[in-house]
Amino acid sequence: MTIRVAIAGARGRMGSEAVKAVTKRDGMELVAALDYKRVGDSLAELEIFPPNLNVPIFTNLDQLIEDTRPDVLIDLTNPQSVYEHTKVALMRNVRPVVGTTGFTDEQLNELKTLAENSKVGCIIAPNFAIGAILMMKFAKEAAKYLPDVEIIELHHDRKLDAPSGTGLKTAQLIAEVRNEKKQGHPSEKETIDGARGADFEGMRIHSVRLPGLVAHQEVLFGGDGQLLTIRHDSYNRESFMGGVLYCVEAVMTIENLVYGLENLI
Ligand SMILES: NC(=O)C1=CN([C@@H]2O[C@H](COP(=O)(O)OP(=O)(O)OC[C@H]3O[C@@H](n4cnc5c(N)ncnc54)[C@H](O)[C@@H]3O)[C@@H](O)[C@H]2O)C=CC1
Ligand SMILES: O=C(O)C1=N[C@H](C(=O)O)C[C@H](O)C1
Repeated sequence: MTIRVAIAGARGRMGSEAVKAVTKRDGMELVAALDYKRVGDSLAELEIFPPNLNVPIFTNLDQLIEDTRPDVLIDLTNPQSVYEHTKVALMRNVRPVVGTTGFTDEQLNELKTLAENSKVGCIIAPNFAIGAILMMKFAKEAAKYLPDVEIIELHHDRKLDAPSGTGLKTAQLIAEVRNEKKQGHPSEKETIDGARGADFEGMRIHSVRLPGLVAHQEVLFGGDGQLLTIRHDSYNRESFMGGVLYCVEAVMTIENLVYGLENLI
């Protein structure tokens, strides 16, 4: 069976990479793109895509679903749009594979309920890179023994959300095994607001934004006389594509919402 795929955010940094990955993959057909129109109606009219790629671009998700009937919607847009896209897809029986970050806990819970009630598979993956998933798993394991931890996530300066979805997910996974603990000196005071980073159950998350970076993270664990550093680097956006394609296939086999690829591999 060929999986009919639509990509929201197809003109973006991740979306355009996903267009290439899906169109090259046997067993998948790219049937539509969702983004803002600027040049023409089909991806082929944009220089970045192959000239034979006759895939229509829509600006409205309902219309896209009506006209092209995708099985899966890959969302790589932004924190303002992703919740609505995922909700519309689930309500119309289209399986979302979501890489966009920046969901609130309430939004995640609502989507979980919607997916379960409608029995439509949905995967929300804050990071698709296998190395990043392993970094998160290893960090969770390490936190059982070394509960003093600080997360430093480093990204390109076009990123809209902070902390990153990966930084937040890492903190959530660590919190599953670590008793809440305020880090640093009990009487420490910030002389400049934010100096100690964001506070997640006493754990600190620091967000670095610089041109030249792609996506990087270090998880630092301190113990008596020792430091354990777990680091992952994505040097390009191809690093995420194996995970995107894996999720497109996996989402066809589930009937609920899975948050985080570590729950599938
Ligand atoms: N899960 C993962 O492994 C990864 C996730 N991301 C996430 O993916 C998202 C996209 O990242 P980038 O590609 O760097 O951003 P980008 O800004 O390059 O691309 C976003 C695209 O979405 C389009 N868009 C935004 N709102 C839209 C709407 N309502 N309807 C249609 N199109 C819309 C924009 O026009 C743009 O083309 C971010 O949330 C980022 O954090 C990025 C890399 C890896
Ligand atoms: O915006 C990005 O670029 C990335 N976003 C995701 C996140 O917020 O963790 C995944 C990856 O880090 C790249």
